[in-house]
Amino acid sequence: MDLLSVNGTGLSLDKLRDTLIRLEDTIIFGLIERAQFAWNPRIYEKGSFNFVDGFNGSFFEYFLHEVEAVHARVRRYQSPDEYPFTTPLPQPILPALDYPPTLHANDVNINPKLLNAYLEHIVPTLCTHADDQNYGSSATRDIECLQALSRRIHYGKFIAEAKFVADPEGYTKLIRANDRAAIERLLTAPEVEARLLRRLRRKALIYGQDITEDGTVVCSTGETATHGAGRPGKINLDLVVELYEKYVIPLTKEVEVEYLMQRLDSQQ
Ligand SMILES: C=C(O[C@@H]1C=C(C(=O)O)C=C[C@H]1O)C(=O)O
Repeated sequence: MDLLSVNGTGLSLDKLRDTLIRLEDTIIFGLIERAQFAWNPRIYEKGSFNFVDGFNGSFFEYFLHEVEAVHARVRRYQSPDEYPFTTPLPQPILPALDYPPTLHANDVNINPKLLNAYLEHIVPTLCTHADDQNYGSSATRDIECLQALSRRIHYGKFIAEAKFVADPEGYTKLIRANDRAAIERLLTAPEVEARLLRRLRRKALIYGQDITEDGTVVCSTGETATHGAGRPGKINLDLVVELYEKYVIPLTKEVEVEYLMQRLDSQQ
């Protein structure tokens, strides 16, 4: 998160939602990039590569931890909107930044659930079931997708804080009653979710096509078509919508609920 993205006068729900809308583009393009390579299930299988003495995890796990270790050294995970998937990670080599104390202290990190959903359901549906030996490229795109998805999902903390500030009595009563279901009902905005899913389908349709210099639309099959001819693009539109419906939105709301469950623990 850049230091200026939280306005000095408190959290604006509309501004926070604009950030989620912008992250849709990052996520869709990340999925398009990953879909250019085969599933390559071998990179997720423990022991499939004997490449590092004493490491018995998968190629992907090794790659992910190495990437997160470098990012940790440049203080990525001191940002309140960045959460790692792996541990242990080294201490930063840069001094800490003075982030505005927007969020209350909490230990919410649901990356394990996100990682499982991504590897077990999303990648196998997104990619052709083959091995094209593009192991490094596949893992690189996976990490980019996971980092964008994690940012989007954990942004739920800022959304939840904005909602709490707007209705402290309503949320305090439900938090004290330990009523997670009621908290989720209160924070749910069905019309926002419905608009999001409609917008997402259209973005995936448009982003998944190639536009030539004369304005025709070249689909992934190399055919040319007038715009919107409905030929297959570079990504399965239903998968993008399903990804949000089944995983991104529910996990975001889980982050919101769990953040709120800890909201009264720390007085700031
Ligand atoms: C993120 C929000 O909270 C909930 C989660 C949403 C999502 O994950 O897209 C959308 C609306 C709400 O049900 C919000 O209110 O904007």
